[in-house]
Amino acid sequence: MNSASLPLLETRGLDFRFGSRPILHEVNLRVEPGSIYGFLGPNGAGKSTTMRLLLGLLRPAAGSIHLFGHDMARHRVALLNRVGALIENPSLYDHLSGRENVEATRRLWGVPAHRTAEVLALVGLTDNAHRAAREYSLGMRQRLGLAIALLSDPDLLLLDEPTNGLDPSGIIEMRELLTRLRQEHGKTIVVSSHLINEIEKVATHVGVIQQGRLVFQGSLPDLQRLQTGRARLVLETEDADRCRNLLPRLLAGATVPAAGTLWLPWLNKEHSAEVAAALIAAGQPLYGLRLEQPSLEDTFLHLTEVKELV
Ligand SMILES: Nc1ncnc2c1ncn2[C@@H]1O[C@H](COP(=O)(O)OP(=O)(O)OP(=O)(O)O)[C@@H](O)[C@H]1O
Repeated sequence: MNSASLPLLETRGLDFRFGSRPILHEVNLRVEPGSIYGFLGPNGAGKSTTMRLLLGLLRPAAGSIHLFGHDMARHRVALLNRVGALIENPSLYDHLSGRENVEATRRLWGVPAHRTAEVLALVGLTDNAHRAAREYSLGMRQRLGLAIALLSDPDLLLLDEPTNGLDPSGIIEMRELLTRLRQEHGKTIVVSSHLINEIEKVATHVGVIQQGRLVFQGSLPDLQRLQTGRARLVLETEDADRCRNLLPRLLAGATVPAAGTLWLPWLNKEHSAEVAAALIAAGQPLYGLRLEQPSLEDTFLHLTEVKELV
């Protein structure tokens, strides 16, 4: 294995409990360098808890966290120096200007003075840096929080629901900012959300967590392939059960959601034509035939619902 394929962040068998209540089960995250990893899950799935573990704010019950190839349990302070975080809403001094807010943390951390102007420019707040934080929109506050997280020029950013509560333009600005941070500044970013539609526009990779278990992890194209794999051929006829009896081989995998409807896993268009021709040859009417492709959101919901049954 060459170094390029080593994950920048990895968790191995991460378990966590609040008191006796299990929250995370064997979570194995794998975040590649230079990726935007969308960490998706419904409310209460365990995203914030995972983020807090990654930042050393909580201690795992079992398992380990590896940052930049090193075990966090042994090198916590040195490793976390290379991580910037935005967890929910940033805590800002409302009466201070945007610039003063950045300056306050910069001095505390002993970061060189020129970084203040740099990070404000990076998040697009230069022109508003003189205004009091209390006058900022929620989107501007989030970007100011991100500016502060960027002060130490971290390699990895951990952002917990950074677009929560933002209006559409704030969401777009945040999305563009994350893309720029990855493409132009080489940052690796883990960003959590409960909205697949938002994540698919920005992420290169996706991890889906449900009730404390990782139920999917892969590239965005992997998730899209999974979606295509769930496509189905829908046939409208008169008597679906009769069709199944007449064509047992072709319709072996069919389900009958309604008396006149057949669902078949989608294979290809030649297969659709073959099924249609066979139905007609068997004397059955064909009122309609279509390909039904689930949305990425359907696939995400499917992933998160399936595990609930286990
Ligand atoms: N301090 C706590 N004590 C006990 N249980 C907690 C505590 N904090 C969170 N939990 C529980 O842990 C589980 C995971 O919560 P977590 O906040 O990590 O989920 P999440 O995916 O981030 O969802 P959300 O977006 O709603 O915050 C939830 O069932 C929650 O009720």
